[in-house]
Amino acid sequence: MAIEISDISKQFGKTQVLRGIDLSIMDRELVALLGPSGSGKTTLLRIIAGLEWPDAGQLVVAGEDWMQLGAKDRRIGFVFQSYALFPHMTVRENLAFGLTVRPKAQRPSAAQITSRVDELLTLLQIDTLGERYPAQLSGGQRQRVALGRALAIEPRVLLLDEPFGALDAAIRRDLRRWLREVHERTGSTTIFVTHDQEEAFELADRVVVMEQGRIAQIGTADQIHDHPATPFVARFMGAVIELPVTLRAGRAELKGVDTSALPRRPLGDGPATLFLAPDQVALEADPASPFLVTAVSSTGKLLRVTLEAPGLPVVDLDLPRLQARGVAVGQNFRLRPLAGAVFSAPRSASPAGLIEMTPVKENIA
Ligand SMILES: Nc1ncnc2c1ncn2[C@@H]1O[C@H](COP(=O)(O)OP(=O)(O)OP(=O)(O)O)[C@@H](O)[C@H]1O
Repeated sequence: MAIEISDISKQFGKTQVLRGIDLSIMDRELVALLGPSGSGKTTLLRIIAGLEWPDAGQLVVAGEDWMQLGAKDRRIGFVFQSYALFPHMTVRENLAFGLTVRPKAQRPSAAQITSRVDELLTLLQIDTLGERYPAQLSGGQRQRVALGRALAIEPRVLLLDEPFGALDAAIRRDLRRWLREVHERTGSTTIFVTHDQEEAFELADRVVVMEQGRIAQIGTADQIHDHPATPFVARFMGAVIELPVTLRAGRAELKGVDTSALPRRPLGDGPATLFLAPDQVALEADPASPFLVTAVSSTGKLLRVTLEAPGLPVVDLDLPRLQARGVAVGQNFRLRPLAGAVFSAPRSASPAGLIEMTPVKENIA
């Protein structure tokens, strides 16, 4: 089912939670809504589900106006972070529930329901757990059942709100892979909410990055990672080091920073900000560089190297141990970014020292 969302806005009291969301999702696509807490992800999902109504905007699914349809007529599978299983029902009964409560005319026969539940138990790889109660399941197993319950009704659209949020990292990874397979086998159009980048990029065909009720960027993992559309997206993707640079002939220039590994971009000359991720910068010994190592500490796998240069923000890098060999406090190093983004920056320092920037389309990857 293709989903067309146009100009959807939503306000709760005085808080504008969604500000004109436009989003087209293709039939059978798997899309992640990614963004910080409070950016409006869940609200958008609930509007698609019919659990919330927008103040303005359109929602058309497979050519049908869903603003005219109540939640129960939308045939949606919804999975929440909290498993929401019925505790007094077995796994089988939980899976069958959505079918047994259908109006008589649409209800499959008992035999059909049994066979559908059998199918789901196999698909979910929980064949042996059918007679157990939710309390007798692990978190990962419960979440599979919750997903199975959502899939039982053969939903036209599957919506998941932080479905693996409460599980530990290893189980999350397993379930992700498994969800991707389930998605491909069932062919449903799927939207899931997460604030975990890795989860979004690993699972989704396209990721929608949300910021304060707006879409900041839509794209594949590579597009968003390599070409963040705004400073917000760059920061959100982990490029938390911000250095004031001067753009000349498409190249960011700053004493002590060698940007030759970054491609030139067709940006106008002038002041700009270079955004770098702490693990995307190499160090080269250079006594003439203003960047002085002031601290080195271990974070386990990586070494955290702190550098300071007069008049610049403190730079914390995370280097693989091997790469950081020979890096010691009191030495000067040149920064050599391997990736980064640049945004032209007509800077006007606010009293808090924040920098206001006008995002430009092009940036360095
Ligand atoms: N029913 C409600 N009444 C009032 N305010 C609400 C309601 N639901 C959500 N909000 C507010 O709307 C904003 C967006 O909430 P939403 O849950 O959509 O964000 P989110 O991006 O999903 O965040 P999170 O990752 O924390 O779940 C928040 O400021 C929240 O407090």
